[in-house]
Order: sequence, then structure tokens, then C-alpha cells
Amino acid sequence: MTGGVVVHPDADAVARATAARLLLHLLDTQSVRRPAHVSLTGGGVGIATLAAVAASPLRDAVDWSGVHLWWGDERFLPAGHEERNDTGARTALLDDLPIPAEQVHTVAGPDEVADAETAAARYADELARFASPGSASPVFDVMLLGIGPDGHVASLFPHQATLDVTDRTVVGVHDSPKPPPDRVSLTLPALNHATETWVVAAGEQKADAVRRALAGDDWHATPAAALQARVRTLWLVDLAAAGSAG
Ligand SMILES: O=C(O)[C@H](O)[C@@H](O)[C@H](O)[C@H](O)COP(=O)(O)O
Repeated sequence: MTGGVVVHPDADAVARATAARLLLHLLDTQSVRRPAHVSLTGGGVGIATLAAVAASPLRDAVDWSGVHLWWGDERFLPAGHEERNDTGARTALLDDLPIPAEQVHTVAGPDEVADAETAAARYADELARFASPGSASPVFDVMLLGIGPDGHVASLFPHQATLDVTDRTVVGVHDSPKPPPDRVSLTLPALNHATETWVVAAGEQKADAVRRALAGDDWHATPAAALQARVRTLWLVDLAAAGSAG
């Protein structure tokens, strides 16, 4: 397992460089095996990265029919709601991408299921359909994640019981300190079932969380400290999030 921190000048550079990294990574992956599984994230830099993928000349070099897209977490809101992570992704990129609809694996919302637990169970079933041998989910080629100022990743928030769930790949989340309160999230074992994890972060308000995660803080206090991809965990940050601002 290796890791590293790549520091870019600003948020826009983080998004553009991460988009280029993702597209090249997909091209490399597709030269040896398919399909590729990529897990997306909501959040400012996460969605800006998808917009940068849409704008990249490399975008059409990828064979999107060989890519499956997932989400590390979703806000438990009806399909099409503007605050859903997948809505942001559709607007930024997916509406315009030649990817088969059945390879875009979204989380059910309250328009489809009664509660976040049911949505989580349904998403776990979907992950299981594509599971690598002997496991409950595919190995994600790239797990893209943002980080909150409190150190949360996906919808795993500090000191919540969901952090200790290891017998499932997906959980319902309630009382999220970041709105909306109800969410669905991959658990830590599922997030770490990834070849590469890339945490994107920009802005001074992320600097303390990034520092604590990299210092190996107690992951109940800083969930991002628990991230450990199989091959490489990369931190793609701007100067401010690296704690080097001004
Ligand atoms: O639903 C969400 O909001 C997320 O998936 C969440 O984990 C996000 O990635 C971080 O909170 C960072 O978000 P920002 O980049 O907007 O701060």
C-alpha cells in the first residue's frame, strides 16, 4: 500500500488534474481488463471534477460502455432532487456521456423506498451482483471521495455508529450534521474495497481535517483516517487544504 499527497494551486486545478488522472487511469485500466468500476462523490470538488471530465479532450478516448459508475454515498432525497449527488453528477457529466444507463448505479430515494435502510439494502444487492470473487462488492478501480471539515468521508460522520459497521457494504445514515439528515453510505470495508482511493479537497476549512487524517488520527474522530485502498491512497488537495495558504 502506498499513498501520497499531490498539492495543486487551487480548487480548479485540483478538479482539472483529478479529471485528467481519472481519464488516463481508465484508459490504462481498459487496456488490461474490463469493466472498470468507479465510485463517485458529491461535494464541491467532486462535482467540479466531473465537469472537468466533461470538458476534457480525453473524455472520448475512454470506452464508457466498459465503465460502471457507483456512489460512495447519496443523500436520501427523491430522484431528480437538485441536492442529490447523482443529480449533480448528471448535470456536470452523465447526461452527456455515452454510458449505458444500467451501468450508472444510483441509490434509491424516498420516491422509491420507505427509508434509508431499505435503500441501503437495495444498493448492497446491486453491489453484490457485481462482486469480485469471495466478496460483497466489486473492487473499485477508483474510489473518489471528498472530505468534510469534520473529517467525514462519504456519509460516515465522526462518532456515529455507522463507522463500526463491518457486516454490510451499505448503511442508512440519520442525523447527519451536514444536510440533509437522512443519507445512504458505503461502510468503511466497502469504501476500502478499492484499488485506488483519491480524496479531493480544497479550501482552508479542510486543512485541519486533512492534517488529522494524514497524521493517523483516531478514525472515530476523523473518519477519513480510516481510508486505506489496496494499492494507493492519494490526497489531491489545493494549497489551502494542504495548510500552506497565504
Ligand atoms: O453528500 C455529500 O456531501 C458527500 O458525498 C460528502 O462526503 C462530500 O464529499 C464532503 O462533504 C465534501 O464536500 P464539499 O467538497 O462540498 O465540502
